[in-house]
Amino acid sequence: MCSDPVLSVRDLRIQIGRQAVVDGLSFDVMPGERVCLLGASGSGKSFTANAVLGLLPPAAKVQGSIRLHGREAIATPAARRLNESRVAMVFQDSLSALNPLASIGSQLREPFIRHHGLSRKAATQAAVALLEAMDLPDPQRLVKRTPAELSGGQRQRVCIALAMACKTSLMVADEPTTALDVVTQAQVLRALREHTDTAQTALLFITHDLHAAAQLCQRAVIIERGMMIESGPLDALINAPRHRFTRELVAAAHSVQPSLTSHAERYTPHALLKSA
Ligand SMILES: Nc1ncnc2c1ncn2[C@@H]1O[C@H](COP(=O)(O)OP(=O)(O)OP(=O)(O)O)[C@@H](O)[C@H]1O
Repeated sequence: MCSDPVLSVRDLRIQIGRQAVVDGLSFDVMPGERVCLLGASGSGKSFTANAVLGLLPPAAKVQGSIRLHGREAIATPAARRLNESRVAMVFQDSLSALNPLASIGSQLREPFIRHHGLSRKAATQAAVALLEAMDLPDPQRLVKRTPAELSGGQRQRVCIALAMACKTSLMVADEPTTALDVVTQAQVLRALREHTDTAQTALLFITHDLHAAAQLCQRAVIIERGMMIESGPLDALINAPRHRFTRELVAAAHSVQPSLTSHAERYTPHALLKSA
């Protein structure tokens, strides 16, 4: 693993009016690494994700540093970022993330044409291949459909395909499985895991769900009220949580599902959540 982080966040502070919604947050994401930003509702996860993506609302006052491949990006909105500072994104609401009027094919073709200079025909072939790799049924027909004609899980896998098609070295996924049933959640997490592995794309996974994090991530940054309270390898945090909130999180996860094996095998080869 290369020693320079893809993403380096230092002393990030975000204020909305007089409220500090993120308050001095620092963390790194290394190339190919999957890191989760874990916290309760309202802890500042989405503001952090949007700051990394360059999508903060104009009313947000932001301080600190967000470096992408060493390049300062904190003051640069997404639309003005250079290629090496581009970050792919997957959001919770797949329906509003996609253009409701355009076919899946035309939306998936666009990054191949715009960022990789492919012809329309080659871009269509690349889009179909990507949908196939996402285990989506009958991709030749799927590309002709609009987003509303797909199930939530299929749409979210299309969003992941779209993010992968951008071929960035970092992807931010903000609660991509929250709105899905458990079977579909598992499919989406598997798609994220396999495709970030294959392409060696680093992932910042925003979640309040320790089970989802344990299936996907090697490392966790735990936040409360916009501040980091604990961070480290996910297995260490689960087996020996130090902070009160992390202990509560682990206890709650055990009570829902007493044993869970990590699927993030490359870094965490053993069971994470064992029976207490
Ligand atoms: N437009 C806004 N103006 C002022 N405060 C806001 C605004 N949007 C969100 N907040 C506050 O900012 C804080 C952080 O919100 P954020 O959406 O980042 O939390 P989160 O951890 O992502 O929560 P969730 O898991 O529920 O999405 C919350 O306390 C929220 O009430």
